Amino acid sequence: MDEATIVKGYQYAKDIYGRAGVDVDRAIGLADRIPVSMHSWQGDDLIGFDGIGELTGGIVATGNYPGRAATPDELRADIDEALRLIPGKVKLSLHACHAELGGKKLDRDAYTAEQFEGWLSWGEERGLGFDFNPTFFSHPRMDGNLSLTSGNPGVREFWIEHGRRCREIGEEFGRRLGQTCVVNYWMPDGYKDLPADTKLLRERMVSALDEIFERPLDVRYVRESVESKLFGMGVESYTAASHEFSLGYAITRGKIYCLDAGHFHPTEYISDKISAVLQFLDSVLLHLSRGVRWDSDHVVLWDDELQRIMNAVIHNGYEDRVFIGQDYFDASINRIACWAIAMRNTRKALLKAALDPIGAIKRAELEGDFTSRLALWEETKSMPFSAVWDYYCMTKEKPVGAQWLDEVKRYEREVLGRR
Ligand SMILES: C[C@H](O)[C@H](O)[C@@H](O)C(=O)CO
Ligand SMILES: [Mn+2]
Repeated sequence: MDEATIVKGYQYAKDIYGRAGVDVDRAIGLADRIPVSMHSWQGDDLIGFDGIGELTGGIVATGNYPGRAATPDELRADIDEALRLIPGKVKLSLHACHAELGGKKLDRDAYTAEQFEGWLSWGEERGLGFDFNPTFFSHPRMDGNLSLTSGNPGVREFWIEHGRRCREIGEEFGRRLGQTCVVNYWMPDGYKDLPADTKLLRERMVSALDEIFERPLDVRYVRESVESKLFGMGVESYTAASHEFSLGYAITRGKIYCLDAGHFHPTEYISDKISAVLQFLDSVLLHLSRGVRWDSDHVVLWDDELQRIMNAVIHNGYEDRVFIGQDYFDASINRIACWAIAMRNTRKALLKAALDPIGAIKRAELEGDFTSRLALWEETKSMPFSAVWDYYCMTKEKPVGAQWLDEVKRYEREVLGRR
């Protein structure tokens, strides 16, 4: 599409939204400045560079699409390619298994920021902030699916030390990159079948987390979150860090709670949980994902739930209390396209929420006029959103419409196809 046509569309949209009392430029500014954290592990199927070379912990990346990033340099190059396609403020969420050991015999309980120096200097050059994740899986020191809750004191101590090291690494990321690093704790620990003792693992989990978080760190640079989960493959009956567990832990310890869109019963939505948990917590972390029948980590679509999540953030004015992250790993299609689709969708949903004439809809609700509330909600769907989106992408010098796909195909031919 040529520039003049895009500008014409934007002016038309500005007029229509203006009549509904919406300032389009303010909405663009708001949607553009909210950080969305893109996860490194979509690029390498979460295999990492330091573990046993396969994914454990009850999660799977299905598919065998060619071009998986198998080295840190390949992963960084693929992330760079994705960043060329995505408008708005982006952070990078790294997993501890993406450490670069440089031939050293170091285990996860001995990592420091030194093992992430390659990532840090790359991030500094790009002005990127980082988030971080300990890797409590895909490692010989796992006790089946148990890490922090293992009955073996040596195993438990190993993983506690890993957890400690990761928040220290996160603090260094925050200091060096000048943006707060959120370190997210997800542990697969649980049982395949019905537990006899439902409290033991949870007691061990509380005391292990308390040990990890014992030493105060600088909250300007690092914050920690605890993620909940209903079940995993091989831990279908019981997960120690369940919803109630992680929420309770976060509230009582002043931590962030991580809501993953794929970690609840399929009829349960995280969009409705945001304003509920923020009554009791200062912040939440979102893992945007898409479960299809189970926690399958499909690529995020611009569907009703994604839009409702962003409505909950923007319409409630929570943009500074919600950290937005991504969490899917699809190996069945081009991995860079996965990032581009989901990250662009996330930004679209933020922009759509910022453009909604929410003042009029809230007024109708306050007046008890629920007919108008529903009618006005529905009208937002046919307002000229896409003209504003195209204009926004153009001004950010990012591909407009499906142009990004041509670039992904070129990269596939010239780079991925040669791996
Ligand atoms: C790789 C992540 O740590 C992992 O996906 C976790 O966030 C999760 O959601 C596990 O189901
Ligand atoms: Mn997650």
